[in-house]
Amino acid sequence: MNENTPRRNDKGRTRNRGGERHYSTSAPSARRRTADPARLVAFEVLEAVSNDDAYANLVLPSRIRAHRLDKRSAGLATELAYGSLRWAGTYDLVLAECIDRPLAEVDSAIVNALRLGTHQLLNMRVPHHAALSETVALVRERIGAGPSGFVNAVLRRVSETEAEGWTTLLLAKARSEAQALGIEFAHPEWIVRALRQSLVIHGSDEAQLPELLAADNAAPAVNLVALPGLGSLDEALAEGAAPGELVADSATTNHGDLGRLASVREGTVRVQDVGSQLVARAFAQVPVETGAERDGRPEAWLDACAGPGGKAALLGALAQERGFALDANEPQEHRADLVERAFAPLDAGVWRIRVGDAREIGEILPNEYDRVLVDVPCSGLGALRRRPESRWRRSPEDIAGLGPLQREILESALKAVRPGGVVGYVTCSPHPAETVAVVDDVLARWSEPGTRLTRLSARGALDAVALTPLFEGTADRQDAQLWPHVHGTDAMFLSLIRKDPAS
Ligand SMILES: C[S@@+](CC[C@H](N)C(=O)[O-])C[C@H]1O[C@@H](n2cnc3c(N)ncnc32)[C@H](O)[C@@H]1O
Repeated sequence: MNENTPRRNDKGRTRNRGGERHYSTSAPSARRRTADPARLVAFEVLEAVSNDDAYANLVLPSRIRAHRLDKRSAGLATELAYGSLRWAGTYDLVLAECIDRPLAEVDSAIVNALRLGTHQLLNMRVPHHAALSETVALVRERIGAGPSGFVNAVLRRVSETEAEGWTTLLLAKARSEAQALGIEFAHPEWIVRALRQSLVIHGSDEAQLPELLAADNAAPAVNLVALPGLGSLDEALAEGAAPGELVADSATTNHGDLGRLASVREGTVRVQDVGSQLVARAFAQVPVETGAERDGRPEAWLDACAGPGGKAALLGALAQERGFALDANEPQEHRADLVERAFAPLDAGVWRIRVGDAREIGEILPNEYDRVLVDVPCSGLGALRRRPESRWRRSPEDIAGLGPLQREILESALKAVRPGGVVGYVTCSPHPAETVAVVDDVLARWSEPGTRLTRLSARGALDAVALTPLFEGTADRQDAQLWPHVHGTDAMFLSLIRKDPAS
């Protein structure tokens, strides 16, 4: 293991084991004058995230290409950028202890450089003198000679205390257990509270919370799906992917360059979280009572929030296998284009794309579909593993702001489904305000004449398509919450609701 290779502990943190405690003794002229390209890339990613609201996972690859980093430097840049973004909230508390004015008054580029330096000092196996001199060189080159002295002084103060010492010091100041867990595992307090509430609501022991928070800090494996009837995993398996253990036609890979696989290029094998695969298959397979089978009529399916097309591609393939048809709705043109691209391997007659608002479909096409999937716009708190910056960017107001839209989309879907048909309500968020609260509210105020709503066992439906049981002992509960620390998936939520004729 080289000095820059991070090791992780049980909190998902990388650790500085045996990091050197001395500072550079080299003469100023021998110290690094130009910034290290890997650190420059990480700094540019942090800047794009703070200044342009960019997503780190989208910016990072283009920055790595622009600076022509080799594999090793690209790995270092990734760890530096993702780690600094993920731990930003905790690092800011450390920095606040080392600066005699509020951090909010410090230029944001300087704060980003300080976060990068702090990550190297407290969470990576970078020798302290290297962490300091590299960060100072970066600041001198990108921000200016003046701030480099300030950064040097602050990072020296950070380096005077070990990571464990900082944790102890910050925890002593925590006002609540949730805040303490947030400091220890790099989550905002409000998210810690929401996750705890969700565990409890879904019948899990809240003692799992540290494990869940740690799972959010670990990089997820890349999951593949071979579109049923269209794709084969043979090529991926030959390239070292391992067969998926949770769901059919899936594989897990650590292979960086998936574009090398012809099956991925042609779209018959796709990258998709196992949680998404499971909910799409459970939705497609749960029995409906619309009489389609009895009447020999092909089922009509709708994916009402389809962009960018991950679940729609899998649903389209499943529909094609059974001679059914899938409509995909998406209001944003460019995302609708991505859905169309995802449908490329399918027969043309199987799918149609509608560019529009799902809230209108219930009125325009009442009782039209046998199955409607609503994978509603949500906070994405279930995918924190993939988006290191999002936990600090999101706020409770976002959740409140999404609530009316989520309710209206679900209501519209329930109008668009035929009596006997099923609506799948899905979020990539475990926040109870986006999951059970939405379904509870919509069911409570349902008033379509001649119909009533029945919540089905989504857990049972998921277990029916899973290769190993997911909800042993609790499969009779209605709504299903998948968890990264239990299932190794994103924290997807699924509720299945059938619209029955009122008898
Ligand atoms: C969580 S994403 C769906 C992900 C998708 N199902 C997949 O698996 O790739 C939510 C989608 O809903 C779309 N959306 C936003 N407002 C909408 C609305 N009023 N009606 C329908 N879709 C909407 C967003 O543009 C976004 O593409």
